[in-house]
Amino acid sequence: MPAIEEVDLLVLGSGEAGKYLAWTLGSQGQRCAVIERRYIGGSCPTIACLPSKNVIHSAKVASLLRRGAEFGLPTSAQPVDMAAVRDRKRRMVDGLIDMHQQKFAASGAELVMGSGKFITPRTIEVELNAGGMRTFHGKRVVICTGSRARLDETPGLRESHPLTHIEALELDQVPPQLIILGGGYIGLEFAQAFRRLGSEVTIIERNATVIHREDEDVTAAVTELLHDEGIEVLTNASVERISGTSGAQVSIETSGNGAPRTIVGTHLLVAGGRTPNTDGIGLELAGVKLEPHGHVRVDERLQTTAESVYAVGDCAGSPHFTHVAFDDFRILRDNFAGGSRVTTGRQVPFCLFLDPELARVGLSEREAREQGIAYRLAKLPMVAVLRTRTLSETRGFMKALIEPQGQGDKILGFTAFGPDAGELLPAVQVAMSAGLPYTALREAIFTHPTMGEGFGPLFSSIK
Ligand SMILES: Cc1cc2nc3c(=O)[nH]c(=O)nc-3n(C[C@H](O)[C@H](O)[C@H](O)COP(=O)(O)OP(=O)(O)OC[C@H]3O[C@@H](n4cnc5c(N)ncnc54)[C@H](O)[C@@H]3O)c2cc1C
Ligand SMILES: NC(=O)c1ccc[n+]([C@@H]2O[C@H](COP(=O)([O-])OP(=O)(O)OC[C@H]3O[C@@H](n4cnc5c(N)ncnc54)[C@H](O)[C@@H]3O)[C@@H](O)[C@H]2O)c1
Repeated sequence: MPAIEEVDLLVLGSGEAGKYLAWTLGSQGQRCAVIERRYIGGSCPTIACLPSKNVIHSAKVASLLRRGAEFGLPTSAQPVDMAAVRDRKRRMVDGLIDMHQQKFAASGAELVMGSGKFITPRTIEVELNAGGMRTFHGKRVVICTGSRARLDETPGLRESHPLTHIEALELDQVPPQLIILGGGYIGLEFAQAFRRLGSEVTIIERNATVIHREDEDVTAAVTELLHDEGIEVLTNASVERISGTSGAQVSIETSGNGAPRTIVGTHLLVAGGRTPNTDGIGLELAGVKLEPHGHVRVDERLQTTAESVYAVGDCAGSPHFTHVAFDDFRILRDNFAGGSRVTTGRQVPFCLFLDPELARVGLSEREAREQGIAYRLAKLPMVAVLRTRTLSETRGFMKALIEPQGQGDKILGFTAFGPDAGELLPAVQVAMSAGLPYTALREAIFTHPTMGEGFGPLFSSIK
């Protein structure tokens, strides 16, 4: 066995929280090592958030070109050059990887390329990608191994070699007929993008609606958008069996929601949730216990069941968003410096990058009802926000939940489905964090004509 190298901070997986922690402590002179088997900087910049948004933007351009006549411009009927779409994405990812390597170099944190697994508490053995082994022992160890696409035990699924988001983002040809298993975040973002790039798309979702945890008016509006884009949506559908191979021909037998059906397509994309990368990394040798679904068991300070071992991001069961993983970094950074920061009660905003976007922070109506929380509702159709008319994008609405009359005027939740909805969240989030009454947003002067101008009429609708 090679000599054990001692470090102050040892990070397994170079995802969001782990890399920021290593860069921060490395810059302060601590000895830090980050072990990464493949994706420098983790999924977000290489195979998940940023590359998917890059391709989604190409799809938006394609849809605008198709709508050219509406804007007085030549309409393009040219098929999409998927290899060029992919190459634009690859250039962006290459640039991001360079940026990450520079940050490692500047901070002094060492990036060790190889697969790591625990061999004793706080000791990780690395099988180096370049050959050979190294072994590290950390005063503190952070597990940041992320998650991967979940493949369930549906007969024929594994044998069909389905695409995950990773392969789908590397396609150099538009799939003629794309079947997507799962109507959640990945399913919907990829469905609209590939439809706009030229695929026939079918979404199969086992629940009664897509993004089934959202409010009824939200799922109805999103379903209408999908239909208008020409996407077939099968809900309440159980997949019984899959035959064939993705990339050639796949055939999916479904039951539920009426008569059994067979859906045939050329490609299959799985988007049915995530599995944490916590198997096969020796956690049992490290004293690190798991939750029933395989996430690392952590407390609200992200401390695992082993002393001085922490877990962050997807593998720790934090809500699966890069901005939440970044907050996990801030929690450990501050707590290592003697602070007392916790995950409990933090705001978890999200933006689903459909076009138009769906964004929410705080309570939905469904959650308020389930938790027995009373509220006043403000709701405004997007067509009333004049900015949407300048864009010819008037679909959608925004709504806010406000404390009941007599109990206060604080904002409990905000949802927007419309152009740049994600950009509307920060103003509401700051108002919520600061405990401001909704009237602060109602009375502010927002620039005309911007989307934020909608806050005036939205909150004026509260009696
Ligand atoms: C297609 C897609 C789109 C998304 N879009 C968004 C979005 O728009 N906005 C958003 O907020 N979130 C989005 N997410 C979610 C977001 O990407 C994740 O929540 C986030 O990347 C999780 O970060 P992490 O650090 O926990 O894990 P990761 O970023 O996955 O990092 C874990 C790293 O650990 C490495 N690793 C694992 N095991 C080992 C080992 N044994 N040895 C060495 N290295 C190892 C992996 O290679 C990986 O690089 C998206 C996810 C997907 C899949
Ligand atoms: N814009 C964003 O922030 C963004 C984008 C993409 C992904 N993400 C993150 O990544 C996570 C994973 O995304 P995801 O879309 O894989 O998961 P998800 O949990 O969002 O959706 C999965 C959906 O697939 C359905 N499903 C699962 N198995 C099925 C089956 N056999 N047949 C039919 N339907 C099935 C589920 O009912 C669910 O609705 C998300 O939860 C999110 O946190 C975020």
